[in-house]
Amino acid sequence: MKLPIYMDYSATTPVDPRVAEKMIPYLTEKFGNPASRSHAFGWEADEAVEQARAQVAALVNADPKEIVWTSGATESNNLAIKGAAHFYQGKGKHVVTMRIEHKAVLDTVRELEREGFEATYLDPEPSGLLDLEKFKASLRPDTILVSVMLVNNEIGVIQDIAAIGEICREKGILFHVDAAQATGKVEIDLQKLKVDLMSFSAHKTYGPKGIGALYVRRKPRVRLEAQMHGGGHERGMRSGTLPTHQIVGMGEAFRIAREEMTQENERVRMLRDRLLNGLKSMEEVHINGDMEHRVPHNLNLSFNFVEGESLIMAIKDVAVSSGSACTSASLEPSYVLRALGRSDELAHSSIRFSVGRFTTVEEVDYVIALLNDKIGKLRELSPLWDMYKEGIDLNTVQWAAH
Ligand SMILES: Cc1ncc(COP(=O)(O)O)c(C=O)c1O
Ligand code: FES
Repeated sequence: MKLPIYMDYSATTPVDPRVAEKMIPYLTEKFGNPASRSHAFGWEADEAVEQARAQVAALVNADPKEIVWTSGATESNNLAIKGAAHFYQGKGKHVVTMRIEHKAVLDTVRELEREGFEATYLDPEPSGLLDLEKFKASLRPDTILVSVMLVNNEIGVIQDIAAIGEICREKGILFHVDAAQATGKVEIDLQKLKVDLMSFSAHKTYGPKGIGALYVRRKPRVRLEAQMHGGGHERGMRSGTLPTHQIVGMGEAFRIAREEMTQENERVRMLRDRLLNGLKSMEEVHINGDMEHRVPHNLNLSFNFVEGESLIMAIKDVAVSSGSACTSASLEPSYVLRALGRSDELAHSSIRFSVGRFTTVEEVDYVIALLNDKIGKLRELSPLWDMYKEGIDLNTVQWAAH
């Protein structure tokens, strides 16, 4: 077994070798510009782009004409939210989203607020799920757009997009869904779902980084104000020469996802559950987020009485993500875990494990043994752990001011 072990598939995935192989000819001999309509080099590239568009559309049961290429889910979220808000601002200026959205949604909505829009940020239930009654109550006559993610990147919780979509459609409100973490893990049927805009990224689903797509519904038709101006590519919605090799990679990655999703999810769930069982036998291990409505590859745990920073250092041969502030650019512990009502202490001691296509049972067992050992040792050094073991109620202890 090779170290370090990768268990951070929600951050990004390796490019599947089958995907890389499909991309290479478009970096070498098939280098044409898909917008060149007058010669064979252009036609060849255009054909590859359209095949990939059909592959992406097929995974989510959409029409290929509804797929717009972007540089990733960040750009898709920007285009969807700003593009729709700007186009439809004559109808109203209110936007609804959730506090646990990815920054690419939250910061875009904040930007709209700076422009004069109003926004409501809904808190999830402690499970991470959106309460539909609270959601309905947040809608106003001037609400023009709702943005709720399908799968949360930190806790893997799956929102009830079908129900939210019904409510939005009934009220004539546009519905955007960030599905960056969902492709290849959750069935998505855009013929059935009442979703108007949906963001995708290739690199979370074994495709290359720097390529994504936005689904823009045609029936009923959704319009967007372009955020990138230029040659009028992608039906005027997103100008810029298309990166053929990246697009081909995303198409192949999504084709594989469609074909292998069912079996892969079964295998990955088995690995995740094995990991959970091996870790939850320790005391004071808390699961963050609902386990039932959750993608099969994600596990987010808080190890009480262990400082996140020390734990990450102690398991540095294992690549995972931490909810502690010291491992991120921000100074706050995970805002997602805080929104679930977790204390700062538990948010600090949280770790996101995400397994995937190339994870092995051997790796899972190694991580279980390593964590049991390291957490035991770290707790031995913790005076709080001693007090807890002695049965002292820590809430009654008078702490020195500092
Ligand atoms: C839920 C979610 N939305 C958006 C993004 C951003 O995607 P991209 O890296 O393609 O810009 C990510 C990736 O971190 C994500 O997890
Ligand atoms: S563990 Fe380092 S900031 Fe919380």
